[in-house]
Amino acid sequence: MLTIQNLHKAYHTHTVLDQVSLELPQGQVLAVLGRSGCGKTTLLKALAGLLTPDAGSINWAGQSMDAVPPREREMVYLFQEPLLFPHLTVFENIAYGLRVRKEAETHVQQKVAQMLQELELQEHAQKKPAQLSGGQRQRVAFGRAIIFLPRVLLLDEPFASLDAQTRATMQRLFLRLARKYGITALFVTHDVKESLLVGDRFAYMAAGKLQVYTSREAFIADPQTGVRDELAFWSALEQQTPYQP
Ligand SMILES: Nc1ncnc2c1ncn2[C@@H]1O[C@H](COP(=O)(O)OP(=O)(O)OP(=O)(O)O)[C@@H](O)[C@H]1O
Repeated sequence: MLTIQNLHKAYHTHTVLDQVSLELPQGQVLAVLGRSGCGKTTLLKALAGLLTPDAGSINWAGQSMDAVPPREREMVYLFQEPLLFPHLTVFENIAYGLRVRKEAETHVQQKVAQMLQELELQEHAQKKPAQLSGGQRQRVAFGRAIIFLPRVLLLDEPFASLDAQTRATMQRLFLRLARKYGITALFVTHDVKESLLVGDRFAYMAAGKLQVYTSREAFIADPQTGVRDELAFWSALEQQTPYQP
């Protein structure tokens, strides 16, 4: 269980995280919907240990993460633009975390080969990141992040820069692997449909405040999320009836 209590962060007089609290059981995905600038990235960075909050606490399985350095936290941040080692091959990029942990080389070979298969990247194993498309690079980054089963995966609009078709493929891949590996994740997005697709639980962020919902229905029903309105829009388009705003 990930437990966040009263997390607070301000830049001068500008409050960016305002008493953020949440509980997320292991193996669940929390979809966090919010507009640009509401504080989503700041929240993920605080969890990953990439910035220090002014107040509040972060716990994993009852253990405080507050003083744990980023590398040992195992709360892995996946950026919109995948950060890969440009001089390493796809295989070496995915193997990186396992080799840092000094896992046996036979074990590394086996695990990476399996991950390449799951990501459908076998034929690209010996390529460098510059030889891949954006979607392929994001798959490598995803595989590298989940191969050593982090405590929490922090996804910051990971598929936002992909075309609609690649994005849908990645969303399905994420769902399949998240279930298979029992991944606990915060999935930040400004895309309503993506939030509904990936989330087991739902939250909405506005002006540094995080509203966590008790159910999917409560998330959809809250007018501030705009979810119901957007669903009505898509439904009208699909049925070719005039949209009533
Ligand atoms: N280092 C900083 N110094 C000052 N203000 C900052 C800093 N980092 C972020 N902010 C401000 O904090 C607010 C929240 O930023 P954050 O990056 O968390 O938003 P976001 O919800 O992730 O937005 P986006 O969807 O555009 O990435 C913004 O108003 C931003 O300008």
